[in-house]
Amino acid sequence: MTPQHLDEKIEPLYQEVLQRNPGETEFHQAVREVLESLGPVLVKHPEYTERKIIERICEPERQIIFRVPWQDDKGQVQINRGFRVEFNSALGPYKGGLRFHPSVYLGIIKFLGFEQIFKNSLTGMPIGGGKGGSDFDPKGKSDDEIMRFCQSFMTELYRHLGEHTDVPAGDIGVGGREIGYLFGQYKRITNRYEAGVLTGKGLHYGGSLVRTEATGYGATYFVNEMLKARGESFEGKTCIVSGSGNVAIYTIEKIHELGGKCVACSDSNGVIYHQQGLDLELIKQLKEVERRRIKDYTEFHPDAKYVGNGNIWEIACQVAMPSATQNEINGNDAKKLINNGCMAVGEGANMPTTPEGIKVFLEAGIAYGPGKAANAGGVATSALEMQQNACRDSWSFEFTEKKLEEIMIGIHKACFETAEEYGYPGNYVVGANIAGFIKVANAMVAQGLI
Ligand SMILES: NC(=O)c1ccc[n+]([C@@H]2O[C@H](COP(=O)([O-])OP(=O)(O)OC[C@H]3O[C@@H](n4cnc5c(N)ncnc54)[C@H](O)[C@@H]3O)[C@@H](O)[C@H]2O)c1
Repeated sequence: MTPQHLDEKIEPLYQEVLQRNPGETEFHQAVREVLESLGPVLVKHPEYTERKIIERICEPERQIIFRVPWQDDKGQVQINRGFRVEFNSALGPYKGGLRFHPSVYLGIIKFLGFEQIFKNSLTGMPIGGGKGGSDFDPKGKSDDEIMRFCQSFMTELYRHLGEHTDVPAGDIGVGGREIGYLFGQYKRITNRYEAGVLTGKGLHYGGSLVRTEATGYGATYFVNEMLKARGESFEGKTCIVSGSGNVAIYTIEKIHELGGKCVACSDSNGVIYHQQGLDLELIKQLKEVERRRIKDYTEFHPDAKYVGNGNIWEIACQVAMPSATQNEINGNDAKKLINNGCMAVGEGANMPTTPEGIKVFLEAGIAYGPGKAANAGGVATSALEMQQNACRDSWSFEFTEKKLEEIMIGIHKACFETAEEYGYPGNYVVGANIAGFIKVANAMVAQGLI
């Protein structure tokens, strides 16, 4: 069902990636996962080998690392590190989010930027791949501190951005508030109201309806398509969603709309289990408005159970949608999910399943939708935001959501059909990697040796 090994022509290329990027384990993992799918592509396309497309695609076009000094509320000077990796612009301006989290280092940004190339290609929109962020920890910071940090971050980054050059968005730790501060500083420095330079903006200054919901809604549409392909639906299914941030919240919302029942979610401290179904309005209030911990859910629902440092994947479900962070499902977690009757996994988060976990899912033959396909609805809607900014228009919620749904159905179709064409029916990993890669590779061949 799956290659899970490197073709003999590709193995030396992977070894070179390891040597050239020492210590960047997440980047190695993301590269290996794509390269494992590409053996049969090189057989059909010898021009990719001649033009060294794989070697070029694994080397970012540009990597920017910078100092971000800022002052906290006590007047103390703080220093963080900022990153922007402009990975590949074959299909359009670099596009990808900014992550603010203490775990951020170059290897995390490069894994995210690398995946973004293929994800953006799958959307069918004209966007290249990039990613950025900082090791800044927004947890516990005041609004003023967040603003000062964002202003300092943008004071360096602005020179590398532009609506036709590089267009960042949000990711972990970067939501509407941060995008607002970043946009304000960009506008101030450049003296340009260039709405298309950032996406995820507020609705009153150039944002798009559905962008907030897009990644979660899109991931749920993708799982719905995988279920349909097996004659199934969300109706009556018990689901679990890890995380309780932007992606998790709107995944839960769409699951409920499609007739599923979501019984568990989490944050980095612990897990909430609520057998009768999660109270989403409460989660929105706790997380989006009051920025509290998920533990507080039990204050309002004493019949729910909170487990500090718990493992959400031990809870029985038919559909699991990891929506927190990378490598949150290991091989053992995957086995537990399968043994408890899980039939579909859709990744809202980026690379949430370890290679061992992926192997378990593929060998069990369940519907497994990898992040670069399943969570592409967020960046696709960012591209819709750019379209609206370019023609100074704003579309209705219904119109934009319809477009998102069509894009997700299209991504599912491309992955499904490509997997079949290359002899791995039902394997969305192979389908996503090959379909995403070929478009970028063809554009790189056409654009010459740059
Ligand atoms: N926001 C988007 O549009 C978008 C698009 C595609 C993919 N993603 C991916 O989705 C995932 C979630 O992003 P988000 O935008 O919802 O971020 P967010 O900051 O809104 O929420 C992140 C959630 O994950 C939890 N979390 C973070 N680190 C954790 C850890 N180490 N252990 C356990 N829980 C942890 C947090 O507590 C929070 O509930 C990330 O992998 C991100 O790259 C986001």
